[in-house]
Amino acid sequence: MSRKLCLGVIQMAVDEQKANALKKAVSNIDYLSTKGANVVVLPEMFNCPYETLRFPDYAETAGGTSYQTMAEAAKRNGIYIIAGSMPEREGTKIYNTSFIFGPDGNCLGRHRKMHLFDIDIQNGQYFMESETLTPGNDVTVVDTEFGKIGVALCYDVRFPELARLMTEQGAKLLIYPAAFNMTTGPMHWELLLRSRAVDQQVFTVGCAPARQYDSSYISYGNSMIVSPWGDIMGRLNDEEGYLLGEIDFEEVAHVRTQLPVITQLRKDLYELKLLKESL
Ligand SMILES: NC(=O)CCC(=O)C(=O)O
Repeated sequence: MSRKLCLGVIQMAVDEQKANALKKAVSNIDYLSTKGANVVVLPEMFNCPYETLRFPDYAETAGGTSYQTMAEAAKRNGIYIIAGSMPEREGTKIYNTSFIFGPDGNCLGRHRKMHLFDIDIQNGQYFMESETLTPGNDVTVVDTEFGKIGVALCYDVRFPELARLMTEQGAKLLIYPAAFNMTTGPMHWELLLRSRAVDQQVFTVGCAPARQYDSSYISYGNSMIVSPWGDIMGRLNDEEGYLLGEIDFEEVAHVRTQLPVITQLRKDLYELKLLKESL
């Protein structure tokens, strides 16, 4: 019998001053820990404005200040932290990276955004992450005392293949730190999170920055937690705030027993294969 997990989702506004962003993230983490959260999630690029040309200035290597601050917050509170994402520098490359820390402060895993957000919507959102970022190649699933958690970033949610690969590695909760925008957010954000929950029969979570109309990229907000049935268990609007949700991994088995699509996959006819990792 697995223990239930209390999940905290932080929807915070971007602060251009990295030190302020870190301070705000830590005070929210500390607070949600006092409320009983075992796992806390931050938004995509929580320590940096979401602007491609500024990623190089804000980038840090693994082990840098932002990484250390998150590791210490995890250890001090004895909780897991999915540290949203931050620009990570390695050599000449910059990745959009989510570091995942365990209750002892150790880094359990790292997801480098696999699908870069390069879109150009007529009369709508334009964004080219590939101007400054390099995509990652690894599927990220971490083991916790509650069960396995898959982590991917924002635009990655549009790729059911990645959700399937995480699910095949045993993940029962898929967490997407994200920053959808005012063009695609109202159209697709809820639809995608609920679709991934229903097609993989897992919990899904989207954690976004709060909406700021004076920034060059306006986040849709609307952080949410979705059950394996596709129900929205909790949802924020556009402002700063937090969600606390109870995740019972037993519910995944309960749904899959009644509606056994995962076992009904025709693996004799088709398969999804991971061709390479860690290029
Ligand atoms: N930060 C992102 O990857 C945004 C993804 C997004 O808005 C979308 O429509 O997809």
